[in-house]
Amino acid sequence: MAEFQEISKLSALHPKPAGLVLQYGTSGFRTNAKQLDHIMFRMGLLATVRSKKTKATIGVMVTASHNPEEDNGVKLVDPMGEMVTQDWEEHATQLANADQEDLLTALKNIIEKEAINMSQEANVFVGKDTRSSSASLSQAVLDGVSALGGHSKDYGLVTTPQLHYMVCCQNTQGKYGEATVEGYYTKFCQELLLSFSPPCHLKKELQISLNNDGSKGRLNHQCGADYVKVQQKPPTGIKINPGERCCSFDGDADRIVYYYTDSEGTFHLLDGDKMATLISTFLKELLTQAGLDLKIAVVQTAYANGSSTHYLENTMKVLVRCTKTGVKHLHHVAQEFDVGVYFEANGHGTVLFSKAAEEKIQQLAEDTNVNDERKKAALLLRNTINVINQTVGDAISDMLLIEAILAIKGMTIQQWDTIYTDLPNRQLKVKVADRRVIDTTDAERRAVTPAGLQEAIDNLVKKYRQARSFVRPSGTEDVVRVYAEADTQESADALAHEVSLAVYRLAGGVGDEPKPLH
Ligand SMILES: CC(=O)N[C@H]1[C@@H](OP(=O)(O)O)O[C@H](CO)[C@@H](O)[C@@H]1O
Ligand SMILES: [Mg+2]
Repeated sequence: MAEFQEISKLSALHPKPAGLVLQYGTSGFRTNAKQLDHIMFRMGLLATVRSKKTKATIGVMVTASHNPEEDNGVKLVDPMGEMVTQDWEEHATQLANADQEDLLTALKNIIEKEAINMSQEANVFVGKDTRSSSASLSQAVLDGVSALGGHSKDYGLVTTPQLHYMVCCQNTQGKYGEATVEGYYTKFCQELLLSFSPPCHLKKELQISLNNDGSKGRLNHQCGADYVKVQQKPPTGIKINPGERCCSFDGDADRIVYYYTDSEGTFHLLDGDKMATLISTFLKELLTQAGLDLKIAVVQTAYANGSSTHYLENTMKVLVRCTKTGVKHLHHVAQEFDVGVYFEANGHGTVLFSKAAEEKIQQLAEDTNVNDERKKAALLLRNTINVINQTVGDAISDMLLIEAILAIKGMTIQQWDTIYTDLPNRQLKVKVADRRVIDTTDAERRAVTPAGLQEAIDNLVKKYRQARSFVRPSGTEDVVRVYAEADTQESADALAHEVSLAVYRLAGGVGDEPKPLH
């Protein structure tokens, strides 16, 4: 076939470095940008085939999110704006790792296995982040698409959630919104203040001062949501007045954390768990006021602070579910409920409403026979549906929803912060020769291999009060992540260090032994 000849010719321009093996990880492929050209070309091919299979537009986002500036990466977006399905992640890994001369065979295998009709038209939307490597890498994706005769639209610089939104709009014939950057801002920003105004008389203005807009400096370097969350301190070089509400996004704006410093200069972080709590409490109250019997749940990962889970389950009486790390897992579980609020502790999350829930809320909002209280609650629920990006966690739309909730409740960031107190915690990374030696179970809360590791962790945890710790191989970096929490920061730090040592000794640590934090 003509397109296969074209692939042979073009793929030679995007050669695979010998011996390089990469896996479609927690959120696509990620590594140093210099090693990714062939991956991008191949993901252009795969997205085109996926588009033929689904008879819909597929998205390809070029970004390495919170990773250092010199890294890059790519993730695929499925027709409804969700992450690509797991079986296609496997196809992606196979295609990415095929030797140059086996590329066509690997592609044909996928085409055969998925019974793809190659005469079907294909459409691929491509977006990229501000990394300097992103321009040529997204061009490699476009080359892959055109090698298979697919149509592409290059959105250029967009956030990851914007690309998810575009794909969803395109495949729902504009019902979700208009598939343009302007359409996105109209849906999530302009209409937010307008739509919350009638029932709540919100001020139609939100003043924001923007720092690190990408025009200078290195992306994520000593700033960004991940830095603020993991280091538990504000971005370097930003002046913050006491009590001022601040937030940080990550490199592709699908994560957000809030923070402030108090009059003593102490830093306070309001992470994904605090956002999940604020949003789910708000929605639960509205559902009660509206008299709607809809099942609401919060989905978290093992990284959720123990205090948040305790507060949600015991004080708020909200159902809490724990899943593996990675938004795709949380999204999936959230879909099981009428209202599924999901957030990773690092600030990645959104709210999903089932079709049935949306219809019931809509009906009540339009019902002329209900009392004012129920009506107002139904309107607020409907407005929340309108302003939240249900395709994926979205820093911009999450921020606007949080701002609306704080304004509606007349709440300051300090008041929000005191809903519950985080248990002191610490996250560390350990370098090992092969992180795959660690296998986990129970939503990554227990290590099955290597032998003796979980027992060692259990024994260490017993030494501290209110303590919890777990380890898992990262899906985005070549490290093992260690998490610990306990009643004091000293204990959390000591526990995290001791567990790091156990990982280093039992899971093949490389380099120097982890040093104590103090
Ligand atoms: C502890 C942590 O924050 N892990 C992050 C990180 O995954 P790892 O598999 O832990 O590297 O990147 C993912 C993609 O952005 C994000 O979904 C996840 O929450
Ligand atoms: Mg991100």
